[in-house]
Amino acid sequence: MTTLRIATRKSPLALWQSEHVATALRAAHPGLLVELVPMSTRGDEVLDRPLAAIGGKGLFLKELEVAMLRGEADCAVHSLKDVPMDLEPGFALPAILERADYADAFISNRFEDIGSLPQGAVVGTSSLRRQAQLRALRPDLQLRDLRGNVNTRLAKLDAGDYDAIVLACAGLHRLGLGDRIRSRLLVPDWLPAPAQGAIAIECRDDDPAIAALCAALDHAPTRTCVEAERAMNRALHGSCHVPVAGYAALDGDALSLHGMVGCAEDGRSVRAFSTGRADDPAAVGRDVAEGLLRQGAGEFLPPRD
Ligand SMILES: NCc1[nH]cc(CCC(=O)O)c1CC(=O)O
Repeated sequence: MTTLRIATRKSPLALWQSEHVATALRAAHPGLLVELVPMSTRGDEVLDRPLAAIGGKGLFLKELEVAMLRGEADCAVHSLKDVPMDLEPGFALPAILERADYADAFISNRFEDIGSLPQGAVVGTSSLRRQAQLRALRPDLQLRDLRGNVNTRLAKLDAGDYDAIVLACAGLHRLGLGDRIRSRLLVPDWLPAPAQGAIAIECRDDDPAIAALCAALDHAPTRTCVEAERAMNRALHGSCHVPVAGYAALDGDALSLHGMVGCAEDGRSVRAFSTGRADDPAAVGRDVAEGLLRQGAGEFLPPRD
């Protein structure tokens, strides 16, 4: 291979993340040439409906995977929280980079935090997980859909369409927009999406040379945590259609995981917490999923077929 080609979406955040991976790969492998192959995905093109309504898993992945199958790219960079629990056959995640800020951000031009919003304030988010948590805290709020890339969403806030919006801190920091964060929404009161803040590299599972190059960027503690979060989500059959939240943390050999499943319509939710060993994150994830299901999470999950 002469040049490692990274397939990427074209949003400013996706390009930043892919550039970040390219820089890290060049640093890890002096002499390696790395270039980006920007492309558009269905998740980027359909902007008039909430993602949960478009359907299909991996809305942001498909076109990038096709490029890898056709040999037009060697790997792809994703926000891990947008990657389905089960990858398409033939693909692997050889690297999960160190997690950045895991938290969601409360953003407003007039108010400091959720508690300061006036009665009936309008908050923008299309995420069922964020809607469920907002409803639980403040049943009076009016929740409105908000799609588009990070800059588009901030522009809609600034245009006065919303009193506040919720976005991931990680994306804002990466785009140099950290000063827009009015407050961070923190565990255990507020939970992020499973794997929020973590970047993953995807490649074909039949090319060990490429996988080995990418694996130099893997961050083992982050992988352990997101494996627990994703194992919980998998056990719940979670996707962007379901308000599932989770956050795992490591303390030496001890791995802890908070999980939540809720209802975006009325804010009801169940929560579970468990700890286990860092060498078996999937067991901790399944344990929390079982705790959630015992408390009735099934009511909030779509019917299984
Ligand atoms: N769903 C879109 C998406 N996917 C990843 C991020 C932010 C970066 C990250 O969480 O790693 C965002 C934007 C947001 O939720 O505000």
